[in-house]
Amino acid sequence: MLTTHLLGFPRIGARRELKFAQEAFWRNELDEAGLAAVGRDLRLRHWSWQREAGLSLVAAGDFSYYDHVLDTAVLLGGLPARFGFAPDRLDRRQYFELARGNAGQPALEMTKWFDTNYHYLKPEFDADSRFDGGPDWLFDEINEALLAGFQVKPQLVGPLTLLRLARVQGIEPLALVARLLPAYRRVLQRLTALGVAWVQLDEPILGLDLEPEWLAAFAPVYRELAVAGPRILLATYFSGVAERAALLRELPVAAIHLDAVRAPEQVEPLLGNWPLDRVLSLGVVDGRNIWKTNLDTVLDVLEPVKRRLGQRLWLAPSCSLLHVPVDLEQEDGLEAGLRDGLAFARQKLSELAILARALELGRSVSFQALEQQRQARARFAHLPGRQRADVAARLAAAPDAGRSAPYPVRYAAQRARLDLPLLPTTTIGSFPQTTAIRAARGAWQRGDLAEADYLAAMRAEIALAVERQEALGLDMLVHGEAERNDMVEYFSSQLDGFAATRHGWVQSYGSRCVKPPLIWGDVARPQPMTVAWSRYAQSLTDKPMKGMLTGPITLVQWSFVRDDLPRAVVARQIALALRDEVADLDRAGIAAIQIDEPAFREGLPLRRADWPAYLEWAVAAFRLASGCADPATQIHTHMCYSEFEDILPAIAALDADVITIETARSDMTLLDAFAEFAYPNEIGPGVYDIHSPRVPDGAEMQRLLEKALTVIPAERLWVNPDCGLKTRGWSETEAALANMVAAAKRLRSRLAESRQQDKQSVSA
Ligand SMILES: CN1c2c(nc(N)[nH]c2=O)NC[C@@H]1CNc1ccc(C(=O)N[C@@H](CCC(=O)N[C@@H](CCC(=O)N[C@@H](CCC(=O)O)C(=O)O)C(=O)O)C(=O)O)cc1
Ligand SMILES: N[C@@H](CCS)C(=O)O
Ligand SMILES: [Zn+2]
Repeated sequence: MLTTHLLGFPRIGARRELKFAQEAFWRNELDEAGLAAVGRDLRLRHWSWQREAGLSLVAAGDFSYYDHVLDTAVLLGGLPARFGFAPDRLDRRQYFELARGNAGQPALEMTKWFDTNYHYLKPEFDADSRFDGGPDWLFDEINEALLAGFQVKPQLVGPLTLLRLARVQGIEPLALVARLLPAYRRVLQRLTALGVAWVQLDEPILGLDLEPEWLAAFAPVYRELAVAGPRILLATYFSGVAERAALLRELPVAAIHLDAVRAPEQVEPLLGNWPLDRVLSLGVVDGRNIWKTNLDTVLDVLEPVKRRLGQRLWLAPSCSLLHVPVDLEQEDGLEAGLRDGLAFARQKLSELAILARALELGRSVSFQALEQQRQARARFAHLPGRQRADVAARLAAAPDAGRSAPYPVRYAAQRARLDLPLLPTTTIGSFPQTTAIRAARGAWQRGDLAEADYLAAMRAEIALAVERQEALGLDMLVHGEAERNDMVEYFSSQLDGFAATRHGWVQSYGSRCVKPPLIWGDVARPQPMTVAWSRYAQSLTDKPMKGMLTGPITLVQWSFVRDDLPRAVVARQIALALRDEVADLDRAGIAAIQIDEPAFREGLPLRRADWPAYLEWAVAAFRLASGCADPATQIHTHMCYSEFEDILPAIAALDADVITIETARSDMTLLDAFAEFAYPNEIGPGVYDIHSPRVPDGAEMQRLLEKALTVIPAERLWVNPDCGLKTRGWSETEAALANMVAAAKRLRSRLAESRQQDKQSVSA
């Protein structure tokens, strides 16, 4: 039978067992043995599922107690010296300190894994980095699999991807190759000694725009690695590598994996000259989405490839299944027609098995399985609500224009309406999502708390948040988002065309998970979503209350999006629904409305050549959502993960009146780019990092603001944290915001004084 395998399985567990074990361990309620037992159970369960589905090889090294990029660095012994840990004697608590920081050291920086909503930890390397080996955790896991009778294919982040993703200081990253390679070789030799036949090295950077020196590094690196160890499967994913055909041919690896879902067009050109001794692993089942595979179409592609390659064709999902929920079996709340369209990680394993059997023995032998899949997909395709004439008609008639007045006119109207001081202070939207809030929501969802009581509890939380903000002296308030489980899921539960799962959790980072909604049908807003909450919050204060919406790009990016329509069209449908909400908030007298777009940057395609098309529709969607606001209504947007120096023209084209961005961790350096580009509207650069419980002092924030004032005129500068405060506790939140408000006030009076002096010297 054809070889079937996978590039990784979700590690959190179908019921987030890993999350609960991690958090219990961090609270000292579970010991190391208890945590290890949960990990072992999860691995054995996932390996059993892979074997039951008929996969030839099961994945190892995909499990992680926090992050797999950190794990590869740890395995090699490449730890930052600042922690003072001995790599080969690293224990589990120290491992978590690398990931989460400790009293003396901040954590490794966390950043987005390519264009996904998964965050990895950036290894830190420098001129003194040594890679003399770390703990034996991976080898122990392999032994565990072998003892349980599984044929295992371990996986590691490949050396060039590891270097490219790391923070490397004081030395050219590629200069570290010579030190890294012996470490990788030692690992490969140990795998051989364990009897491992295949190892997977992930090199997804091959699908990025790479400088010539990085491309040139691949052949020598893999020549060195091919000699000593198991056969290497080099895995690429998330984008195509066809233009690197010559380089790939040269690599002395035994197998290459291609993502045939994201980049199906690469298969034919690469196949043209495929070396006779090499395996081609084709990723034909989508690892980034949850729709059932169209097996007929995939077989049409695979049959000729199988005729050419025979057993040298392997089948796999397109990338690791880390990005999809674990098991559809436990979703008992979904309507039948929708369920018919879905395959989660476990179901994707079965799809691979059907494909392999149909390829090997012919479609007629697999007739029943193929027919079942066909019928289920057809039922889903014809579900009422998939195509709506009213949505299509509205979309066709949608305006293209943005706001009705240019920014300078709006600026004057908004200042007159809002009566804000210079350097106005605000926050990004969420306040602590306390255990009490989540428990109340849990009880309401289980039917243990009446809806009226749940709503009253949330209103009380909002009143508390307003009271605390007034006491702190903030200038523009927020309602705190207590009523929202998640900024995406909350809107999805109120929009037609979206569906929520009950257990469809996907790891976002560490123990934090999200439940991405499914966008399965045409999107429309049946009724206002946030207006009552905003109106209530505004009724509690004389200060302006920001309305709070999640933007169209973020709703698309953090959901599982239907694959029968371009994302641009789905984003436009969502934008129209949000436009109605903006209009309703405007009518309700809400004077400022924030439309969050934290995923705007993440949505950028991996290759620069594809950027303009994305930016065009993404900007248009935001302008469609926000454009109907009255000129005197202030539109805010917020973006964290702010590596957007390259896309400032697009950010300016959004034409939000105010943008709040994450800048504290980078010491405001991003603002130089805003200044250089002469960004025209108002900016709130984050003055403190919300990712840690540490309370920054006022002087630190004042210094950052002074730095900001050197490039942004005071009239256009806002004062706010980097991002929302939902993961923080109230005590640290209040302390940090008090310092922030005090810093803003000090600077405000200093500015007023110096302006007074300037006036006096002019009149003298
Ligand atoms: C801003 N970020 C977000 C991203 N993606 C999103 N979709 N949303 C985001 O906010 N991406 C980038 C960043 C950083 N990422 C995250 C991701 C996740 C969290 C986080 O805190 N997640 C929570 C789960 C949040 C949630 O949905 N809560 C629900 C359900 C809570 C729950 O677990 N309930 C229990 C029952 C509780 C009880 O009965 O007592 C249960 O279902 O078993 C809610 O509030 O209702 C997490 O815990 O992982 C943060 C940043
Ligand atoms: N309004 C959201 C934005 C997060 S990116 C919040 O404050 O949590
Ligand atoms: Zn944010």
